[in-house]
Amino acid sequence: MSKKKLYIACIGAGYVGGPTMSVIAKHCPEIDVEVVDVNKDRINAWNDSNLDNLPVYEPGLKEVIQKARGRNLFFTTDVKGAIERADIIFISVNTPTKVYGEGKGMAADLKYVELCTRQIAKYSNGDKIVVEKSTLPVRTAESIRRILEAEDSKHSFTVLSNPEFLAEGTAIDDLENADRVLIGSDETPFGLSALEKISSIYEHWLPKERVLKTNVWSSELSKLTANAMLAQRVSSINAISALCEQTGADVAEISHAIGMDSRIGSKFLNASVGFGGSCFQKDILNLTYLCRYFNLPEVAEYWEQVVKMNDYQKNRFANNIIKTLFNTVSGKKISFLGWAFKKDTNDTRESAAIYVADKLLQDRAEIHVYDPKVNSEQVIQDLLYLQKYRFVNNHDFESLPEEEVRDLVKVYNDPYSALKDAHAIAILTEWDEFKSYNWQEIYDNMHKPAFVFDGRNILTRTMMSKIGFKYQGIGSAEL
Ligand SMILES: NC(=O)C1=CN([C@@H]2O[C@H](COP(=O)(O)OP(=O)(O)OC[C@H]3O[C@@H](n4cnc5c(N)ncnc54)[C@H](O)[C@@H]3O)[C@@H](O)[C@H]2O)C=CC1
Ligand SMILES: O=C(O)[C@H]1O[C@H](OP(=O)(O)OP(=O)(O)OC[C@H]2O[C@@H](n3ccc(=O)[nH]c3=O)[C@H](O)[C@@H]2O)[C@H](O)[C@@H](O)[C@@H]1O
Repeated sequence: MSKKKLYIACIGAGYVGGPTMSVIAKHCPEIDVEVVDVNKDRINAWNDSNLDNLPVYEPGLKEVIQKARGRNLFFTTDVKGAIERADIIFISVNTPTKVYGEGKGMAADLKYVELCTRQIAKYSNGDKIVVEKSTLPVRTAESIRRILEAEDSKHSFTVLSNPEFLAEGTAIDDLENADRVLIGSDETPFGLSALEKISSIYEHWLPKERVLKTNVWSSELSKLTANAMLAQRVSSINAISALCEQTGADVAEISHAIGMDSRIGSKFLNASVGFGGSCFQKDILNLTYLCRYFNLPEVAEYWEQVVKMNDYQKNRFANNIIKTLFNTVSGKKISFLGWAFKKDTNDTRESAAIYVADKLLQDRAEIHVYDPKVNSEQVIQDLLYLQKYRFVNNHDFESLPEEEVRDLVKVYNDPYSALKDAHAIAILTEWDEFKSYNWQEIYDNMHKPAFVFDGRNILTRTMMSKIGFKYQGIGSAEL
């Protein structure tokens, strides 16, 4: 008898679901992988014959899609059908910070997870393995199990945790060469057998030793802890950057010096305008909320400080621009190089650029933006969204009417037009192309003094000063 074909469904075709399932499909041609989403436009974009229109920009993604799509990788809005066909269902939906009600501004909003769990319960026509791929508060698997069991007792559901550690901009490489894959299961025969099934998928391309097996709660909490520790390193070095600027020490030299200590390690020590991305802030706020829930206020405060330090860094950067430009940026042209939260992605969620622009708009600056992968409407929508849900940052900020935002913020397809006649340039993302611009030409076309605020330390003071710029990086100052 021939072996039954394995079917995987993944609910959520976003930055995680799309790339993760594509890599699984690429390496497991004998498994059919269906990625489903309620967002029709997103699914259409995943199915677009022009691979430049994929909804997620990631180096190497196009090639993977080209290989697997239509063979054993499918993108669809047919949630019901995908659940029916699947043996294994990954939940990879968004888990943003709640913007309403209990836990507003802190807790993870699990409404999308709950909704798709109910869909799984409703449409399942047999036993299913349900895998948490989304980042979730510790003990969520218990709630998922309870919902599944309450809605349907005819079928058995095994719930596992398999958090994702990819970083945007390097997602394909992170998936292809993962440091480790983490799978949490309970110790029942069903749990252990499901764990082996999921492990065998990853073993198609990763050595067995890299697949770590833990209990479900450790797996869920490892994900929040990993993000908290990574973000904490960035906030720690950013805190030191402020001290460097007052003392003549150089934060890059400090990072290098301490990073050579193998106990500290050299990664994640780049001082910056502040971390962004959809996860660091939300996951730490979620961790903080959980600690308060479990009556651990000191632990909550410890982690919350990482986010506060990040807010401080973004604010400090914006305030420094205002102060240096003679205490007002009103009516001045401030050009932004970069809007994405890091290079090599089109994702702008929680990007430091949004916060810096928001602060400068309070003073009615004109913001002129160039980012190689971000379009005009995204920039405007990011600013309007922040104005609507500004809880973590200053509550006393003014929300500008949409027409005024559209009037003050302009987005360009070409960097030189964005930079022409600027009073100051702020570098918000570390795109490589910024380094190779003709900085002499840019200087010649700017108002003088020509200020550059390098929020990513990608240019060098010596080169910029030689041209004539008034250059300020993060964590170093000419005293
Ligand atoms: N973005 C990243 O780099 C990483 C994200 N994560 C975690 O992975 C999860 C997903 O993140 P992203 O992919 O960035 O989110 P995303 O927002 O890009 O994608 C989520 C998708 O789920 C869809 N969706 C929501 N509810 C649905 C439902 N009931 N049925 C069908 N589709 C539904 C949405 O329409 C959306 O397209 C989050 O928990 C996040 O914390 C983990 C590691 C890395
Ligand atoms: O859960 C998630 O979403 C993911 O969050 C991060 O990945 P990501 O946010 O995509 O990108 P990072 O490379 O971690 O950068 C996050 C932010 O920190 C900033 N950063 C990073 C490193 C550094 O040294 N300095 C610094 O300012 C980046 O510019 C960026 O704004 C983690 O690195 C991933 O392991 C995790 O899976």
